[in-house]
Amino acid sequence: MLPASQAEAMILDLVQPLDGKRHGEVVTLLTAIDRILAAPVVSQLDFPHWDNSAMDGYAVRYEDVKSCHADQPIALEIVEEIRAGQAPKREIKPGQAARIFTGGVMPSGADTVVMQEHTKREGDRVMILTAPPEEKAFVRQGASYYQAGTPLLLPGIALQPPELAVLAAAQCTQIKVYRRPRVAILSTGDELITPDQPLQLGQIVDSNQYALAALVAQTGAEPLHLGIFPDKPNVLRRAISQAIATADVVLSSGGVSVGDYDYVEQILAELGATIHIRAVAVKPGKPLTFATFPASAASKHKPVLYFGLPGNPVSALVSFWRFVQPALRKLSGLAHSWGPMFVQARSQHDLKSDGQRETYLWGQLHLIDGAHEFHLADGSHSSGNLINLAQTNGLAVIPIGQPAISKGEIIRVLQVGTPLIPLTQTEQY
Ligand SMILES: Nc1nc2c(c(=O)[nH]1)N[C@H]1C(S)=C(S)[C@@H](COP(=O)(O)OP(=O)(O)OC[C@H]3O[C@@H](n4cnc5c(N)ncnc54)[C@H](O)[C@@H]3O)O[C@H]1N2
Ligand code: MOO
Ligand SMILES: [Mg+2]
Repeated sequence: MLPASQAEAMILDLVQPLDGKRHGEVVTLLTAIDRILAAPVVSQLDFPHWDNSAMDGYAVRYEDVKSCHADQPIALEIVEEIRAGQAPKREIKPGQAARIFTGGVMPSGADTVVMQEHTKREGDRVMILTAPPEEKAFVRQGASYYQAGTPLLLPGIALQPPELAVLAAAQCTQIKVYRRPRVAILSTGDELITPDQPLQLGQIVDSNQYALAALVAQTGAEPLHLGIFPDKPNVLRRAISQAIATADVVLSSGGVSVGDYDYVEQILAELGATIHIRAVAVKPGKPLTFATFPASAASKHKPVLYFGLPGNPVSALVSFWRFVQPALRKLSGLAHSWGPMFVQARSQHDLKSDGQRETYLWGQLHLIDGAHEFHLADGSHSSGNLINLAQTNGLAVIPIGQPAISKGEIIRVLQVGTPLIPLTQTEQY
């Protein structure tokens, strides 16, 4: 059994990210959220595009106002009004000023803006009432935020609202992103039924299909629902062989332990896969099969990754969070932050394990007054109990050889699911 960190490193090492040139697609600004940028973005525009005013006030020549004083206001002749969106028409000469509004283009000749509150208007004249402004005050200088032709956004970043604002401002309306990795999901087991079928004694609903498909979509990949396959080697071989021909990654659940009807590993070997991992020293999630199929014309010249996840519902989810999600992030073209994301938290409960495998106990992670707290889920921590997995957003890690952790100790917690909402101590109760 491989230690978890070694398994993670081995998997990430074998993941070849999608290629921006061959595996890109173009999306629009309205559909680009969360997509991964596949090519650098360079703008031919400066930011700001031109010198403009940061205030409602008067555009003046610094030379004219540098000696003004509260007791000795300076009067300037107003020769023009410049609203945002209007091009100035006049040059400001000595003794002159332009009325200007926030965002208005600075007229030539003027280099400084005096805010309206420091002035008094008298007909066509403006009196500057205060101490002199600083030279170039309240002027947003053209190209001071960004110079045309230099890199604006680098490939490999996930497009979030700030990046979409940048792209819109740069008039990039067609955006090259990596296509979503295609992830085939298949459930194995004679006992499995779909949620709408009547339950007979011994049967179990295929919950993994739904959890895994949602996790895949949440990671930005495209889930391909292949459905349920019985523990029949011929049927399963055909299903796996079709899955590897259509997907970048295949996730199966079940059939990876030592039972007489656990066929996945044998089929992978028959189909020519290289099996890299058979078991990992984690609980839940020990029987994890990780294999790769060599690149072929059918796989668009990319190796196909195969994760044979354990069938137990909690084991399947934990294996996904711990090993599959980082691999999908790397594959998707993301340049960094593949995870997994561990935080330090104070345990609110005594925690126990058998000390043999790195153990993940599920529960809730709260961020209270800036510090993380871990609350263990009530009830059984059997890998077959998915009921108390609801509302999980953290997995407490109990290291190998440290079977007991006391309430109040600081532990490592794998953060999963949606980001934490900070609470204050009073809000918590
Ligand atoms: N003698 C041993 N037995 C087992 C070992 C072992 O080391 N020696 N390992 C145990 C561990 S740990 C796990 S985890 C499971 C993994 O089993 P498999 O991956 O082979 O999965 P199955 O046997 O097919 O099913 C296990 C369990 O999960 C339920 N299941 C399967 N698929 C689904 C699904 N899609 N949705 C919901 N539930 C599912 C299935 O009905 C079984 O109850 O092996 C232990 N055994
Ligand atoms: O590893 Mo199994 O995943 O303990 O239930
Ligand atoms: Mg089994």
